[in-house]
Amino acid sequence: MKHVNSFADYTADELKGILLLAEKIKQNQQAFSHLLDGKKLYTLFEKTSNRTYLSFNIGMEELGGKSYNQLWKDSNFTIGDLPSEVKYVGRNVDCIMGRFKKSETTHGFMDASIVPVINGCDNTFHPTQALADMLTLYEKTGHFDVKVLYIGAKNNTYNSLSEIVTMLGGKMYGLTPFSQVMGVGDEFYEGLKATGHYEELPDNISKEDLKKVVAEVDCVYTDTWVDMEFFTNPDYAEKKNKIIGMMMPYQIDADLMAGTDTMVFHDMPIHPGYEITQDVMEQHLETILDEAENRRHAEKGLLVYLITGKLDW
Ligand SMILES: NC(=O)NCCC[C@H](N)C(=O)O
Repeated sequence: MKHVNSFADYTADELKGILLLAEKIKQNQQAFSHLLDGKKLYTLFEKTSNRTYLSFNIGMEELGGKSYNQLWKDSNFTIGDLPSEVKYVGRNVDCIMGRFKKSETTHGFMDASIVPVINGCDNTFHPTQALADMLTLYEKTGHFDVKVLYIGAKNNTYNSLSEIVTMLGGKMYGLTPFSQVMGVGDEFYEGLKATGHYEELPDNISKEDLKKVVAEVDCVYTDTWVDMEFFTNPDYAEKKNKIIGMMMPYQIDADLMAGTDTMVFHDMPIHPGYEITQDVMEQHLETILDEAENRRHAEKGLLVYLITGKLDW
């Protein structure tokens, strides 16, 4: 039984296998519409969601399975012993997808669960977003060893994307002047650097040098500068304004992208006028929506693998 948190628990061949299976299911939806008949997925949210909620619930239905969704605030996880509650869930379903605020909760689920647990985005990793990003890059370039330049906050999305790009033999460039509080330390980034497939760009990189990297990569990627659990929190307002002030020079704008055919990716929700300008967002929206739709397709490949234990369907 496997959980899904850091891709370090997987091999590159396993990740490619999941993505190729996802692509096969996407191209032959009808042929796979009963593969998970009788199987059940529990989805649990401590944070807000659009894509994670829809993609997992509809994806499970499209495979013939059923899903049961609950909000953390309506659950009894807050008032009881976590391990025994998690074990109880496993008596009912074949897989759990949880979106929790802190990696400690994700680990609490993974340590106790008798069925696979998928991290649906905590403060450290966002593996299913990275699988969808890689599926989209594979569809658009025809290969897995892609080059990505991420400009934005160092966060959950960045960590998982960096893991998958480096593991599949591509090149990850990061320009991340601000770092969210996370459950990984310097050793995580040292490990990425040691692969030879990961490079952090200096905050004071010149526009000219940055544009050279933009022209070299397959895609420029950005994400919100402020994670969802803080976005509308009044106690965080002052910090949020500070982060915006610090990050504004790193906005993805038309000047940065000028003269290239480099794609722009965003995991959504988008905040035009902050991490990306309105015009660049509009110009690349179809690609971004392909990426968002691929959450469902990538997760279908993953669910089949986790629940059946097989990739060669
Ligand atoms: N598509 C998504 O699932 N988006 C997640 C947003 C990630 C962002 N770093 C956040 O934690 O709010």
